[in-house]
Amino acid sequence: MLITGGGQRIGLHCAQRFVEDGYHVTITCRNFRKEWAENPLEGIDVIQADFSTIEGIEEFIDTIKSQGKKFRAIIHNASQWLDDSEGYESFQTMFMIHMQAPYMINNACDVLFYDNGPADIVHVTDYGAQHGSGKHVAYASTKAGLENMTLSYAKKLAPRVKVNSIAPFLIMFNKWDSEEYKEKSLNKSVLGIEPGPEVVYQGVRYLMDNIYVTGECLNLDGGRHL
Ligand SMILES: NC(=O)C1=CN([C@@H]2O[C@H](COP(=O)(O)OP(=O)(O)OC[C@H]3O[C@@H](n4cnc5c(N)ncnc54)[C@H](OP(=O)(O)O)[C@@H]3O)[C@@H](O)[C@H]2O)C=CC1
Ligand SMILES: Nc1nc2c(c(=O)[nH]1)N=C([C@H](O)[C@@H](O)CO)CN2
Repeated sequence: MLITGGGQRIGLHCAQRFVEDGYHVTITCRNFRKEWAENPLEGIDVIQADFSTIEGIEEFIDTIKSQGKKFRAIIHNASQWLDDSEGYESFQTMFMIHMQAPYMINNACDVLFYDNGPADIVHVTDYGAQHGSGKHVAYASTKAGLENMTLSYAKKLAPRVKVNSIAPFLIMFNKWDSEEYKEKSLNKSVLGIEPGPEVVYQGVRYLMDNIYVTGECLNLDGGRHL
């Protein structure tokens, strides 16, 4: 398994769950965590990679090729959730991470998957890709671009590789979220819960294990759309 941005939160949870289920996992992160020196991530290789530049993406692709790594699936999880007050450069940054990196990695995928057997790409997008966002215009539009690439790569890589999206609404808060913000977010969906990262792992497993699903978007939104 390859999981980009797997050094924390949803990506790390999925990486550790895949290890529990018998997979070997490679994750990317920009910086190794200090705690990994004393408590290495069991069953998980870590590759340092920064997708904010083309050179950084190329360097990552060269690294995985040079290591001769082959994968069962590639999960494009890396992301920054920058709001529109963070300046115009943030659009470029999120374009690089949400679109340029998956584009370049997917275009190299012919040598990244096992030679035989099933192969999957999962793009982790966002509820906002289909619904927009008043405060995260750049974030939502770059996630929409990623979601559109699901359709293109599902056509381009079939039948060898299945390509799907997972579009979460609220999965897990950040430690800096206020109680007021949390309550407001919880009230936006009819189920009204913070489900936690396991629901994303369940979604990825469904998409990987189902041989007849490609070009689809699995919405994980607690009924936010209702
Ligand atoms: N949390 C939620 O409720 C929701 C999450 N999502 C989506 O789910 C996915 C996971 O969410 P979450 O775990 O909260 O994400 P986080 O924001 O916690 O982490 C995203 C990861 O992306 C990596 N990343 C950020 N910038 C770069 C970069 N320039 N180059 C390479 N990697 C980078 C970070 O790696 P590093 O270790 O280098 O910092 C980090 O580990 C994301 O795609 C997110 O958009 C969608 C809706 C809701
Ligand atoms: N890269 C990230 N993307 C998103 C995050 C996050 O923490 N990192 N969080 C959200 C919110 O949970 C939102 O869905 C509800 O408040 C969206 N994307």
